[in-house]
Amino acid sequence: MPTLGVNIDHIATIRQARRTVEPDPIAAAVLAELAGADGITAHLREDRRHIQDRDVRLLRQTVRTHLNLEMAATDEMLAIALDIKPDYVTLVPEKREEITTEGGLDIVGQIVRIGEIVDKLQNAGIPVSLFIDAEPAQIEASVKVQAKFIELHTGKYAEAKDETTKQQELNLLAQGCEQAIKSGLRINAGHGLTYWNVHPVAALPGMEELNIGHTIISRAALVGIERAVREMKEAMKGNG
Ligand SMILES: CC(=O)[C@@H](O)[C@H](O)COP(=O)(O)O
Ligand SMILES: NCC(=O)COP(=O)(O)O
Repeated sequence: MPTLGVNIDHIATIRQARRTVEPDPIAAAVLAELAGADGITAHLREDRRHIQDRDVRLLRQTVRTHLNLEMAATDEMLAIALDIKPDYVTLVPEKREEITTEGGLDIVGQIVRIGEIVDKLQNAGIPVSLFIDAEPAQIEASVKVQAKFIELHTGKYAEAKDETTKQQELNLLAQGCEQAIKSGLRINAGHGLTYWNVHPVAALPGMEELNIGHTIISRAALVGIERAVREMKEAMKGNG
């Protein structure tokens, strides 16, 4: 069974709605860990729409499980990651106008640039995960740049409008896992996973960690983050 990385971005979304100090993502991370989160994920976006630099610095000092910093492949974010030294970095695509991440990072089309960033981070002792679609060429390129992990983008699976499409997307994820395992890549997954669709992804071969945020924070708004995290751990086991 994979571990659970709780993405606390949208605790910060609520705070930033008033540009105030609450709710504090740091407090949310502590409570999530006490409830069984195996890791904390935070996405420091170039536009700082939710997580702030202050949050990432304090998370580094307070997270007791492991800290996954999601970031774009930019010089600014590279400098921040090298300074803060998260337990691992996940390189994700970013567009200012997007509501949320819209797809996987294109490794194939920028393999030199991504390779440079992966080298700098991993030479500093920070393992890198690449947030990619489960496409053979992207997986192959992830091997070429010597990333330690890939994180399979589960958005198309999560947004499937019918069971046939959902199963097709799950099959593509499973094929991606098989290719990654043969290539020596470690495997995470995330984006759009919910209490109702998470178990089949958790059951994929070689799956190490699921990074889940929006659905957990949405439930936390109603029942509290400790219960929301505990219930996600159960949902991952199929006890939804
Ligand atoms: C890469 C991914 O799917 C998420 O981890 C990312 O954080 C989504 O961006 P928002 O958190 O801004 O929705
Ligand atoms: N990388 C996926 C993540 O951290 C959380 O994505 P979501 O569950 O908020 O869609």
